[in-house]
Amino acid sequence: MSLSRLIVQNLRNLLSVDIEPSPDVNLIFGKNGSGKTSILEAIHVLSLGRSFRGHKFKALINEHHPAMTVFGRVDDSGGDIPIGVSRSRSGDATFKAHGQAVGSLAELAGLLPLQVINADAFLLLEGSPSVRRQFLDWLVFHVEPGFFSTWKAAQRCLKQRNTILRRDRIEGSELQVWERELVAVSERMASMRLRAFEAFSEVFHQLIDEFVMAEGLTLSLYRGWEKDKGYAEVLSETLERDSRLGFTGSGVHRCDIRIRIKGHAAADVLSRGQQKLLVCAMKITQGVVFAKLTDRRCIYLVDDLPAELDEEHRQLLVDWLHKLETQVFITGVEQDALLQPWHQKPDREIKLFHVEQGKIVE
Ligand SMILES: Nc1ncnc2c1ncn2[C@@H]1O[C@H](COP(=O)(O)OP(=O)(O)OP(=O)(O)O)[C@@H](O)[C@H]1O
Repeated sequence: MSLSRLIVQNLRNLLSVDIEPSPDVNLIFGKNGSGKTSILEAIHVLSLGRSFRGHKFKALINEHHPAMTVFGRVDDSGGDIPIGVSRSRSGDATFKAHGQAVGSLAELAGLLPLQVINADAFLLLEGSPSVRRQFLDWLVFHVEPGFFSTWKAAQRCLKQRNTILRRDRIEGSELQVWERELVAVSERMASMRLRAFEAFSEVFHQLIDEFVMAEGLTLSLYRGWEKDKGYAEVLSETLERDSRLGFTGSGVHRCDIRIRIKGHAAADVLSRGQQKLLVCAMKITQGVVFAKLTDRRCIYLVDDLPAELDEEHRQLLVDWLHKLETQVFITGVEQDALLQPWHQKPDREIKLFHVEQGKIVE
């Protein structure tokens, strides 16, 4: 799967961009502030309706224009799929695929699966559990067809339970109805997450054997409640505390991946560079597992590759990306530094794009 055409209008400083990316490797270089990251953001908008730099889409719209548009063509085994997103300052949004409005953003995400590697990547280790939960759910969403609807059902049940908990008098029968449904969807969601996590762990441990620093590294999945208890039991045990606090303290909304090295949180032990490398390994693993389980490839957006990685590890990351045989978009300031790790890979079609003040030239 690859993006064969990208047209961007009025996104940040990109007023009018029209490129035909390589299905393999796309290297984007230019000075600071020229618009390199904005190109990656445009691809992200096409997949998820928003940027990876925060949720405020208005900041994405060029300051002199009322709306922005991104259009792309995706080459997949199912054929050539046109997709488009436009958003206006007044809040109007249009998401289209195959020439028709899409029912939900999940549909777009399914058409254009993406992984982003950028300066925020280390948040996967240092950030809150929600960052790791989203990371895992990306894989679960793409490999477990019923996950999205189960996730939505769990959100709805949790919201209902919390509303009941906040009432002065709790109606037992109403609570029971919602709890029964909550338990069913939560157990289903936890099994889906566990299956994806196990597939992830297996590949991850093979991949990180290439690092010295991985000695003693363990990954474990916390599903959101105690290991040896059913969720129904946990809900009944915590009812009093939950009703005092007015929300459900345990459940799938508390799921986390615990990443530890010899018993310590990885973020407390590893250097910044090592953290970035570990996160790169996790992101590459996602692509490997995704390919293995779906027979499709996801696209990689790598913003400013050289930052914080030494030459040897930059090469390692490029080798992994190369082995994945996936489409990649990589930005950097220096053309030579971007090209250098790809010199040994003559079998890949490399396209080089120069960005200057929002204009892009192949
Ligand atoms: N809404 C907007 N309207 C117009 N221009 C904007 C808007 N938002 C950001 N910009 C400008 O667009 C440019 C986009 O920068 P971008 O982050 O894509 O650059 P970059 O080439 O990735 O830079 P760096 O190498 O510093 O990361 C910047 O010059 C920024 O000031």
